[in-house]
Amino acid sequence: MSDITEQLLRGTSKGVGAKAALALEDGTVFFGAACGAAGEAFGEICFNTSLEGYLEVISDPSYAGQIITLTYPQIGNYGVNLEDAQSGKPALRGLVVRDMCATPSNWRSDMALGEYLERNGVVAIEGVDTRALVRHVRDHGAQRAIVSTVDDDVDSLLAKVRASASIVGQNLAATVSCERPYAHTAHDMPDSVRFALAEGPDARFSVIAYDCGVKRSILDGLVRAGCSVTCVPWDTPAEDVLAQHPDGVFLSNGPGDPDAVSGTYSQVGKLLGKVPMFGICLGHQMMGKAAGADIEKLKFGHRGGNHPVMNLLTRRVEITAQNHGFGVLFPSMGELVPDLSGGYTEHHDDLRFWVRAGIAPVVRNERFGRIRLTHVNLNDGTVEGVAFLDVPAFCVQYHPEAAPGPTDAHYLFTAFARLMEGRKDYLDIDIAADRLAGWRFGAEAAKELANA
Ligand SMILES: NC(=O)CC[C@H](N)C(=O)O
Repeated sequence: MSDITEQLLRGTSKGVGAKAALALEDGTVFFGAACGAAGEAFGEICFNTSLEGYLEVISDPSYAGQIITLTYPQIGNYGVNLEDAQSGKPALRGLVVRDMCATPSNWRSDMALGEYLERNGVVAIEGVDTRALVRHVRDHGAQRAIVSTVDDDVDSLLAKVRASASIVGQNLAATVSCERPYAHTAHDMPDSVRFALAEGPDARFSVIAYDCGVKRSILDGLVRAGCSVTCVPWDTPAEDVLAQHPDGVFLSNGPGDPDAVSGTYSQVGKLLGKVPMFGICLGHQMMGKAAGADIEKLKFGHRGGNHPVMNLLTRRVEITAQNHGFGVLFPSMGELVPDLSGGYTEHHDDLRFWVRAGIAPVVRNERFGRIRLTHVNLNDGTVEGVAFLDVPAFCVQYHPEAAPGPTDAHYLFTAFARLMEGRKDYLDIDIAADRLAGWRFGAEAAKELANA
């Protein structure tokens, strides 16, 4: 039997030779072949179900402390284009794939993904039955894991993974934030993004963004909505921010356990009510923490490009990109206000209750007044967004910038601009019409690129 036939019969063309291993703390072990940097890495095992956009996922700083499994079976086939990266350097600990493509084909490709991982010191394994792995994580929950290209002894791997640190309690935002303030304007966008920006947009708003590990596409989304952005470190004092008299403050995405990021949420508590605010993902959790909310750890998190979210204000479903393992508990934000909650006084942990009732309920928060539930995850009934009614602030748990993912929720950047204009109806937007606002596509943009 030829090698190829033997490999086909085994159902895998990789993993022969057991050059790399992945071990979970509950004793589950997979063998495969190294396809990134050599070495050993520890982190929380999680999975992302996006069909494309592997580079954007790998370079998203929110993955610090994690080992990502990509469920799409072949990864790397269009290579790596550095203009698409979401940060200067990937922060994830390790990568698990079924099949790593060594011969990418794409005119925009700078290098193969394996080379990018190797250059950036990311340990990666291929040849793993990722379907079996993901089903295991879904059934048994997220847990600590090790990827190793230097050790294939099961007892030794398990001893090491069981001695490693848990992601719970770690402030990882501090590890991926910036050291000093920096600006992000249209000039800081990669050419491939800037050329698709509509004429203008005038930078009408000066925005300070807390950088807890911000994705570049989020900053691009703010620029598209007319913001000139200054990013500041994760623990910048509120007084320093207010001294610059910004039109708005943005709270970025970021990795790890939100309970451990008190250096940010303690400042958010001092900013809410003083300046219009918008938060995404960790930024949403920071606003929740500032309002005294409890945080839960999700069993295996939400990571992918097709999570259905009901916007309770418009009753429309948005298909969203997500990446989070923790969540805010809406009932912990305050008592329901019956007049604004359809007469209901009792909380429901599964927020799909409100989807069925057709109501966007409101709680009274001890510190910041009334807060409305605006978005609910339809898969598991967790909170996806809230709007403060007595202070100018709103936030979402999911990723309106997508990158990768659908553009359904781009309107939230427009909403932030409208909030900074002082509009009460800032969230009342025709989502479909706004999807491409601020961008231009097609012949016009192509002509300019050709003339550049
Ligand atoms: N993308 C993010 O901002 C992630 C938020 C947080 N670290 C979580 O896992 O829930």
